[in-house]
Amino acid sequence: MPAIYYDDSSRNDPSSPSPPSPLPAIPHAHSYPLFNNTHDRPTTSPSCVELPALADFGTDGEVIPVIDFSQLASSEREQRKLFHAVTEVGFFQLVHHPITQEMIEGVQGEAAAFFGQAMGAKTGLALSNERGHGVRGYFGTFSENLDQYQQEKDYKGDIKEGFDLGLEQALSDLTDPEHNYTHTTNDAFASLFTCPAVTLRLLHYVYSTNGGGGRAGCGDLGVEYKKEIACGAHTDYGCFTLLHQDATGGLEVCDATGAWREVPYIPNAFVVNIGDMLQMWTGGLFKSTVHRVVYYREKQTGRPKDTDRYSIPFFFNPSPYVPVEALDINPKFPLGEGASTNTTNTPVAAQKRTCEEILMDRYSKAFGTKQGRA
Ligand SMILES: O=C(O)CCC(=O)C(=O)O
Ligand SMILES: [Fe+2]
Repeated sequence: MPAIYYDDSSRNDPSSPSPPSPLPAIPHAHSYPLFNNTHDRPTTSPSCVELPALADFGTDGEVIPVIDFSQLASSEREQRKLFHAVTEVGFFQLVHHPITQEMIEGVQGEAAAFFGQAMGAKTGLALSNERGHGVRGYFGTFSENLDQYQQEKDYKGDIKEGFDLGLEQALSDLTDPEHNYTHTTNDAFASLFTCPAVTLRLLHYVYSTNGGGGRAGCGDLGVEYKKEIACGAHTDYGCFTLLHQDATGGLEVCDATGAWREVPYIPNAFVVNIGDMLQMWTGGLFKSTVHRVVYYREKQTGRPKDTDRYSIPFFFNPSPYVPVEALDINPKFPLGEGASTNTTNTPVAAQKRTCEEILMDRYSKAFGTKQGRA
């Protein structure tokens, strides 16, 4: 049974990059090269990247734009707002979409039932990688480390446990037919997004307290966890992500000034964000933005301290074997005129890799090296 371990050996390696400056000095995602990791962080910002002014961060007074799905086909205003969201903010919330609250609650219930099982039952379905199908299975607390920029000292990894349903080429074949939610989601979104591959993930942030002074603890696991960071600061790997967070909240986005901005919980809304692959593919036109999850603040949410958090991300991508290279569609930075969005002076177009290679590279970095996957 392939156990998943978090490998923190590189963090103790003196040759690793020196720790970054403390929060909130984290640079915006735009100032990082694409597909970077903690070991090849840039020392300079790419000159071709323009950071949005704070005033541009949102419309209608919203920090994170709220887009009305039901208006998108007919309203130019909504379309403009969406364009602003994907090119300037990298994040938006989608409301009035066809996924019902009942379906969302159904999946949350399934997630709670799955994660509520004895550990043995969960590790019996441990994560494995099947070529062409991505990663499927369970991973435990601290297995994934999304603290991509090493913002956190002595970080053990994210406190979430998760279940990946793998990368499916056929949208209609995502899960068991009984799982109405994913099928309806596919039908609803397939008409809007023609992505051939989607990965559904269930996440459970283990917030059961063990007297850690109001901070998250993992008493059940015998590990005291005193960090307020539940999922480290990172950018997403793929094209774009649709995520349902629950009322616990805690998702935050890094704005152009380096300040963390809350993505407020809107009942039934999906949070949508652009990933690095789409940023690269659009020659930097679409923005992939740094985000993280913080342990919820009781005062803000009014929820009891030890309420666990369930989130349901869908990761949308092209087919695994599709080669991904930058397209010359960014009027600000046409390719060939210093358009590279990385700092290595390698033209973006020369970074041609398949979707699967890009995703697996990032995946294995986030999970460390001891997971026994190819
Ligand atoms: O759980 C969340 O709200 C965010 C998770 C996330 O950012 C991710 O899995 O990439
Ligand atoms: Fe993410």
